[in-house]
Amino acid sequence: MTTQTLPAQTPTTTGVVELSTVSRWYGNVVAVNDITMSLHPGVTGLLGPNGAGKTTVLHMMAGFLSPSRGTVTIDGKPTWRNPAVYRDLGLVTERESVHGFLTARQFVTACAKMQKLPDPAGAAQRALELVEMTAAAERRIETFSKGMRQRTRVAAALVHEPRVLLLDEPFNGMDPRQRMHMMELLHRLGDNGHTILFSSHILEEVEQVAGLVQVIVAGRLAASGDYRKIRRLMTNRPHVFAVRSSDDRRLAVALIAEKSVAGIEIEPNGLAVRASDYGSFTRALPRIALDQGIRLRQVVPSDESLESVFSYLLEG
Ligand SMILES: Nc1ncnc2c1ncn2[C@@H]1O[C@H](COP(=O)(O)OP(=O)(O)OP(=O)(O)O)[C@@H](O)[C@H]1O
Repeated sequence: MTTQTLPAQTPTTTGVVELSTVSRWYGNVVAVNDITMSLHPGVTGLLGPNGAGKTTVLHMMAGFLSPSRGTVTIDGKPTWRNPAVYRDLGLVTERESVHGFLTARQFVTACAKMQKLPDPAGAAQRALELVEMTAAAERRIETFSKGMRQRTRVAAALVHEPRVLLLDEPFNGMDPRQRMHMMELLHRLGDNGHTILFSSHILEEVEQVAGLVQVIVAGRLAASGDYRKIRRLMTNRPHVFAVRSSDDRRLAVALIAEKSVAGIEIEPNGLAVRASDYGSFTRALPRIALDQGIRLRQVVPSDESLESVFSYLLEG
């Protein structure tokens, strides 16, 4: 298995966060396999399907988990069992574990006290301002929308003004408006010089926020670089389309001559067409059908799931 590592856009200088040949296993399960990556100020997306190892990577960065092999450092200092480093990072976990009866201000202030900050109330106020939650700060968290709860959790993670912010699937369960709001917030923090890493299994989500993307699949770094290059890697690749038409057999015969078609199978419910190039095939198909007087009823890429895209990236 080879990894398609794209020429990263990041400078070659040492990153704020560095993973060097990091692996992590749980018993027989290898969750993270020999990952080396650098994070720099700005927003980076950690993209991967479920179970890829994203949470494990974030938890090792945050010092919650020890690497089984390799090192995870922030500014050159190992994160594992290093409380001094925790002052410089904030983690927003995937699962919520916040008492709903607290107001946003009480919760963020409690976090400031836990960090032993000299002025917890002032720090909470600044963090709530940053995430634009001051207007609702006296309301109980259980009355909030998902987006408001997430922003409150971000405020809590930022209350001690860390330079590094890690977020595990921060957009999960949000509606489009809440998602937009969270994206603006991450953009703003990135522009302010924070080093931000957020995980997601949705490419569209990642490319709207992050300039750089690290793709992990089955515990390995499958690709890294500018999101446009990642997208190109994903689209300029073989695709299988499920095609139904008014005359599948005749369409199959006509498609055999098309150079972007690598293979066709006639199935009970239509054709499975393997196209060597997504763009050329989707342009050629309507033309061929029209020439043949065949009506297209359905054209669906049947392997659009991220899993298949990722396995392609890993096949190299
Ligand atoms: N405590 C654990 N014990 C055993 N296996 C674990 C443990 N935590 C994670 N794993 C396994 O390690 C692999 C990576 O899990 P991880 O949670 O890091 O992935 P993920 O990309 O965050 O996925 P998801 O988005 O589904 O949480 C998975 O196969 C998972 O089942």
